[in-house]
Amino acid sequence: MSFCDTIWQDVAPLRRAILAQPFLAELADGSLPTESFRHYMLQDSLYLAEYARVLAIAAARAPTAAGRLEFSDGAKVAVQVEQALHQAFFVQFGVTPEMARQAEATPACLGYTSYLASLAATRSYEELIAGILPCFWVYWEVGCDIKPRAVSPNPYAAWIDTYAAPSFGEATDRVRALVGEAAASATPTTRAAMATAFRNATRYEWMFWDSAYRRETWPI
Ligand SMILES: Cc1ncc(CN)c(N)n1
Repeated sequence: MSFCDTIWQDVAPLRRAILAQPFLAELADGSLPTESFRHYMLQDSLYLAEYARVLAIAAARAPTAAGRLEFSDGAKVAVQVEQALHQAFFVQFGVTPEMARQAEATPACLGYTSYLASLAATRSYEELIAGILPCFWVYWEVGCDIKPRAVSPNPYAAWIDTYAAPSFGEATDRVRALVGEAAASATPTTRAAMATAFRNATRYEWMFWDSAYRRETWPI
């Protein structure tokens, strides 16, 4: 089994828990409360702004031209998605510029972005890109899982279509290939650290949806 297949298998229980999230079930059947989606969108814009920075660092650290191209392009797309998809959703779901300005990252959002930033700042390139991969791969799996069972019309159709789009699957394939290549020439210790980064980022993906569903705020 390839390195990526192995780490994907290792997180199978986490992936099952993600696919069973009520947030995603209600997104698919269109019944997700607007407030939960609004919470998600505001947090996701904060997330994507930080994620774009992390991708830009991965681009700068990439040892190959393919890596530099992929991650710099990914950084650009993250900013564009933040601006385009979110702006459209902000209008559709009544998020005012003031609400966006005042939004504060929740523990789940801050935990996830800070974790990725810590990989970028203090860990190897291999660990960094393993931590970046779930953002692609988990969303691609979720998009493909939801799309066939999504009701139509669905207020969340644009979100579902974004992550079930073949172009998103192709981007996922390319990032997975870069992680596979990096693992192939890594030491066993680095490969183990990559698996940990991949698992932790997948955990944060679960937490992100869970926190949006519960409309989490800081307890204090
Ligand atoms: C939290 C999170 N993770 C992943 C994605 C998909 N790029 C996203 N938009 N938001």
